[in-house]
Amino acid sequence: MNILSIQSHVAYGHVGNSSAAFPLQRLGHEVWAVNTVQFSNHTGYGAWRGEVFSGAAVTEVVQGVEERGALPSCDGVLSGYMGDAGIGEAVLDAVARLRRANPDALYCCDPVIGDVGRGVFVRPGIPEFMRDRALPAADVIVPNQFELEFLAGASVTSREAAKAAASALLGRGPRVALVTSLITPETPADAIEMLVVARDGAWALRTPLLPVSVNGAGDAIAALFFAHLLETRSPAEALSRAASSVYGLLKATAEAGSREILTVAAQEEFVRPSRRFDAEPA
Ligand SMILES: Nc1ncnc2c1ncn2[C@@H]1O[C@H](COP(=O)(O)OP(=O)(O)O)[C@@H](O)[C@H]1O
Ligand SMILES: Cc1ncc(COP(=O)(O)O)c(C=O)c1O
Ligand SMILES: [Mg+2]
Repeated sequence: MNILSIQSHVAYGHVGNSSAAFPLQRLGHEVWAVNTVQFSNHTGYGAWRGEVFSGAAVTEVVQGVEERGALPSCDGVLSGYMGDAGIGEAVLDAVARLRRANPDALYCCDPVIGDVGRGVFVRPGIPEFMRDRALPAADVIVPNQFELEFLAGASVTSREAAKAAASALLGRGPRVALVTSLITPETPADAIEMLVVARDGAWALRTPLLPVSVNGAGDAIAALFFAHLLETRSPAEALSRAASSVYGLLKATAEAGSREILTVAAQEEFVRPSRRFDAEPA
């Protein structure tokens, strides 16, 4: 498959395209990576250097790819960290160009806004852009719990509430919503959940909670889930595969005591996860 991936690039470590591209390539997919920023490292360190690209710079690259006649063979667009709200319009322009070239292509939006520990960590305007412009355009949306609460405008304190909030998102456009890092009072203290809601059902999956606090796992999950969904057309199977791989990745990261996810060292987990977790109807 060919996936157009519009996300951040970091020189050091693994978030954005620097987390998403290699796992997809390791699975045998072509990744057309367009970078929204070029930073030294992810912003979770509190300090970083580098440049945020303009929406025009992003469109320029997408247009060049289009001029190669490549878009009819592109299976989907994946978007993530945007850096600036202006980049959002460039992403939607890329989605429109792709849909004209290949009506079967899907758009997967990872609405990177923030998370429960850090709160909002993107520039003003981006949360509203994700809610009001990106969500209605997306076929697949991959919010974490914090982002789900913002997008749905509801607090999520149970799995039922998460299902209701994710279903509300489906009512606004997407056909599949994957909620990551779901922790409610019902979740055992040593576990972390994911929930996928589609038009024809909902499935959940629980893994052990690992002693890590890393960035980039969400970007890897979104990429793997989207690729497996495109390939299998099964939200439950896509969740099982993506979650099993990311669990293996994070377990290796925890064992190494690394601040960055071990995208390269633990690459076998993308192809043959050491432990398989199965999504169950929820
Ligand atoms: N400490 C952890 N232990 C186990 N799994 C984790 C942990 N942190 C993240 N994950 C896995 O990675 C997935 C994506 O991470 P998440 O933190 O939700 O993404 P984001 O970085 O976008 O907020 C989670 O749904 C979970 O499966
Ligand atoms: C540059 C950049 N891209 C992407 C992300 C998203 O990372 P995550 O997968 O943890 O949501 C971050 C988070 O800090 C970031 O700084
Ligand atoms: Mg994320």
